[in-house]
Amino acid sequence: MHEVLSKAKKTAVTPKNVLTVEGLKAYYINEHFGVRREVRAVDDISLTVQRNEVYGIAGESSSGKSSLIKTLAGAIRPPMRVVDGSVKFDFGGQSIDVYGAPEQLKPARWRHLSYIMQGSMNVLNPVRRVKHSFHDFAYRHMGLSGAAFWSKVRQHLERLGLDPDVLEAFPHQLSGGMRQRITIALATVCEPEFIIADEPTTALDVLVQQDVLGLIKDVQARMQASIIFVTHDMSVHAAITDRLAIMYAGRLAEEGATQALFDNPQHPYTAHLIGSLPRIGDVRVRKSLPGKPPALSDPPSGCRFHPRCPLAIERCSREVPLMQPSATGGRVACFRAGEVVAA
Ligand SMILES: Nc1ncnc2c1ncn2[C@@H]1O[C@H](COP(=O)(O)OP(=O)(O)OP(=O)(O)O)[C@@H](O)[C@H]1O
Repeated sequence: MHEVLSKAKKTAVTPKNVLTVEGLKAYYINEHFGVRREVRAVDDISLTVQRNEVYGIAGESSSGKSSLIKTLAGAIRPPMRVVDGSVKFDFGGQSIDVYGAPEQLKPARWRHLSYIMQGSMNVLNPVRRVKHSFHDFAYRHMGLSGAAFWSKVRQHLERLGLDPDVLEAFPHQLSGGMRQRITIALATVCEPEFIIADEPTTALDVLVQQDVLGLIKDVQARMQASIIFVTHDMSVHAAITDRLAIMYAGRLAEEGATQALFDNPQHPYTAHLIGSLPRIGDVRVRKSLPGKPPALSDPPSGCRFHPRCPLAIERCSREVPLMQPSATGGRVACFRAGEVVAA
């Protein structure tokens, strides 16, 4: 009875937002011969991620996706610096203020928070068997004796459809898809509440990609974990995410439920990203956007998208549009939201 009550209590106090990001600014700051150069890769971003939610981040290359999630994971190194804002996790009562109290983060890594980096297949040491990677990364976080630890690892691999014999293999003996599956097994063996994944499937061919996406979704559903999933590939977002944020030049352009965003984009850049997806039977020639993404060391005034935007008006070059509630229940940073026509 007590157990039931304490479980109910625990559920009742579990906060909805596992991650709360407020006004986050993280810049690459270099100084050469007294000249300071700032690349504003993450510029005033606020967002929340809830428990049991897959939150996607999309945007073209160099829009700041990797910089943002490195900052969220507390994995930044000079010349990158957080210059303002906060990143806070709340794991059912255990709070972590990533930049206010950085010492709180280390014990939470792997146990509560795991980060699958771009090219993370490389975390597997090429000259050591896979089992050594599991030992190095997970053993001390799981608090289990040797035999119990290996039994848990083998069970976990089996649940993910992997033969536990892969533990004896060297990474070079395995295919790219297999190495990526093992990396996911490694990142999830401690059953973290929060997983941050940066382009985990981009290097894989389409069939293997689908398989690995299915695996990530299964693991997430089984553990009721939250995931931030970064990729420039909108079709992957359509397949896997619950909510989606669109990044442009270091800022959020739009955020909303993935389906609503695909059905009714509120920002012209979102409409462009969705419109450029190939569709079976549609033979129209896709229009590309004029111009190039801006240099983040010297971004355009006002809305950073305005030099490329088909709907830009004079105001857009003067004033920075802030994220406001959108007509479809999300948020959008555009003075002309609502006038966007989906392609
Ligand atoms: N070490 C660094 N020093 C200075 N600028 C950097 C550094 N690393 C990245 N940048 C710049 O920060 C900006 C954002 O890069 P980031 O890698 O976060 O983008 P991205 O959206 O993840 O791109 P991709 O999809 O190609 O990985 C880019 O303009 C990039 O040139």
